[in-house]
Amino acid sequence: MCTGLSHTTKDHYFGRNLDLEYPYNEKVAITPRNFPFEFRRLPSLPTHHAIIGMATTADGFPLYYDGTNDAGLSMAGLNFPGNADYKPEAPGKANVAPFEFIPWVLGQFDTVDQVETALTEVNLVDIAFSAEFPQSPLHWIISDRHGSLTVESVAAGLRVYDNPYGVLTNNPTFDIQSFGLNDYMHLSTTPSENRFSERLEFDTYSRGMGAIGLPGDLSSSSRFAKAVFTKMNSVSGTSESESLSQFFHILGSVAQQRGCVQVGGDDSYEITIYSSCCNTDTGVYYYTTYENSQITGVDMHSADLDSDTIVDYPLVTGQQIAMQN
Ligand SMILES: C[C@H](CCC(=O)NCCS(=O)(=O)O)[C@H]1CC[C@H]2[C@@H]3CC[C@@H]4C[C@H](O)CC[C@]4(C)[C@H]3C[C@H](O)[C@]12C
Repeated sequence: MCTGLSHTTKDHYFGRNLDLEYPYNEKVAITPRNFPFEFRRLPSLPTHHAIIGMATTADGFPLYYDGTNDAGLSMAGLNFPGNADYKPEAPGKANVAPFEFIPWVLGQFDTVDQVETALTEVNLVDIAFSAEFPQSPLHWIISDRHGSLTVESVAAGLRVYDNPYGVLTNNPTFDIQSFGLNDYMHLSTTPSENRFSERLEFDTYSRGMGAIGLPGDLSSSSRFAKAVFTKMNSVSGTSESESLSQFFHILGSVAQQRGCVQVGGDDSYEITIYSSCCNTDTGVYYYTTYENSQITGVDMHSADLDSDTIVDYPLVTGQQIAMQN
């Protein structure tokens, strides 16, 4: 499970939690403008926007999990098991393989509006990257500072939703996730009041009681409600430090601690492998990992963005403890 997030203070920020029981050898990868993107069923892109994000590079191709381009457009893929349904090749359509989707979108477009128009021609074609990297059931959040989209290729076809929350988790489909929020409309950040019965007296014995009922478990629909509530009510200063702190705190509200979500065998647990936050205005990609709470940053503009060679940075994964004495 994962959570994707778009948030604006003064600058715009985009990132995600990647929740999984094992890492995929992901690195922060910068794809410069002249790295030739070859696609399976589409014309290649010899030049394109530069991209920074988290990726596994395989056979020279950056398999992005999430990324941001030099125009400030961002996109992340999140698990969507049982619902993702990729299609046979469709003549006359832009047949994009799922693993190509992030490079294809971030390579070409500047804004969510442009992507929305282009998506009317897209067919997510069922072509896997390789035997080693088989098809992943994903859906996507695409964001700029003005808004977000959710894209889902399901049995009925390609569904594109406006995403007014700037939040995406996993199953069920986005329309159902959105509908589920109706159940929480009574939640409040203000102290609770007695609407239960005028004939009874209650004690507001704790702060925060206005949001009792906000789910705290780690299922994807619960993380969706929790992350939307936290983000929509988020108050942040506009400096880089305050914005980053707030962003990581929102992601922290739905992070997974080892031991709480058992998967497969007895000692396999889902954890938040990394949390990321890219300042889409400056092109700096920040991240923390499960065992490294210190924020590490990679600046896209420190790389030669006109080159043709991907640069990647292995994650700094151990705790960086600042001893004070
Ligand atoms: C597993 C992750 C989602 C985390 C998650 O939600 N875990 C809960 C599992 S559970 O649902 O709760 O049981 C997703 C998110 C992005 C994905 C990569 C995208 C690029 C590439 C696409 C290729 O086609 C296959 C390999 C590839 C490297 C992908 C591997 C994997 O699929 C990644 C890491």
